[in-house]
Amino acid sequence: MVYDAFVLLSFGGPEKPDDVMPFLRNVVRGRGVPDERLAEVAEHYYHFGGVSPINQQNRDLLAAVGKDFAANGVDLPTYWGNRNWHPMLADTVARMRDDGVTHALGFATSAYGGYSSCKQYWEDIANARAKVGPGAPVISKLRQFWDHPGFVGPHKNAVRAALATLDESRRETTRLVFTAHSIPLSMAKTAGPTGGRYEAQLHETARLVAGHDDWDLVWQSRSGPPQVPWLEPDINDHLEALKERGVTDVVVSPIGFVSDHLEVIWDLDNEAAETAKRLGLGYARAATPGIDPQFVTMVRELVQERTDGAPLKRLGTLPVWDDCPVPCCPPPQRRGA
Ligand SMILES: CC1=C(CCC(=O)O)c2cc3nc(cc4[nH]c(cc5[nH]c(cc1n2)c(C)c5CCC(=O)O)c(CCC(=O)O)c4C)C(CCC(=O)O)=C3C
Ligand SMILES: [Fe+2]
Repeated sequence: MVYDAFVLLSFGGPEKPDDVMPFLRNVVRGRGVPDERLAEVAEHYYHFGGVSPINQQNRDLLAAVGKDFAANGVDLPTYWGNRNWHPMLADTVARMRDDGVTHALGFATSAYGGYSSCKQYWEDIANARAKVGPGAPVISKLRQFWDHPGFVGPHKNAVRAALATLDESRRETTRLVFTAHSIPLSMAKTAGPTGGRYEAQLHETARLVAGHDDWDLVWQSRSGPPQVPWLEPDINDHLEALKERGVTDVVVSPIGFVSDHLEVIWDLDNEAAETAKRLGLGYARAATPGIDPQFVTMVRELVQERTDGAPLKRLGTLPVWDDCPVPCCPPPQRRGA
């Protein structure tokens, strides 16, 4: 297979206050979510001036990846397109077609399997290509990377650095807590070709990052109506439970994420940090990979697996695959459908 471009696939986020509501309507399109619920979420964005950090983080990542490609003889032009906000993937695919691209490799900013984190990026690609029509380049999505050393390594270093900020005399009662985006139980059950893969991969990543088995994996950022069950416990409830068990300090490592976007700076640095403060728990939030050189190198290595048949770099043992087997990871039930 000959590839002639690289495209970064991401979620997208607003970059000014007027973007916020249209962005949120894009996120939940077709799902019958009332504007009042979106207005609540919008407040989190307004708290940061209506600017999500995610787009700038993707610009920084794309620049670092382009530099790394050039330094290592990977001769592919780089592009970037989002699911929910500009630059929208369909516009990017049109530009790629105009530039003569025929077959690109796509890197999605999510390490795990499941509908929201993987399958929906395949749908984004299909929708964008359908919108562009004849001549739209083929895009092959690069594999999930939950156990790649370039993803595990930065998280591991970040946990060590966060731990070092807490009182050493309380190590015995300091707890390591990993977090990831909660998803509906129905989505968790059907994640990956045989189901349950989102949680299984997160457990594997947590074990690899910690280097031992003495930690908790909990969930953050749940949304949706309260009668629909999502993965639990929520990080805030878990902090309460830890306090009751005699824990004095927590390191919170957001292994569910690749950069410090809004779910991290609001739900962890604001909400969970507040909860910890109220409970009198010492609290240190570990960094996400962002543009850590190991993570940037990983992106190139995933490309080289495809272009040069380079060996897969992996630390875990769960099965991995390139293209999603069909059918897997069905979309959630539409409300009112
Ligand atoms: C697994 C997962 C990831 C990680 C994988 C990945 O990174 O792809 C992720 C990332 C993100 N989620 C984000 C934002 C939002 N997610 C929402 C809603 C939802 N997320 C879900 C799951 C995930 N989400 C689900 C099952 C829903 C409900 C159904 C739906 O509506 O799809 C809503 C709707 C409002 C609400 O009800 O809360 C918003 C605004 C941002 C951008 C942050 C920024 O701006 O910096 C990012 C990176
Ligand atoms: Fe989300």
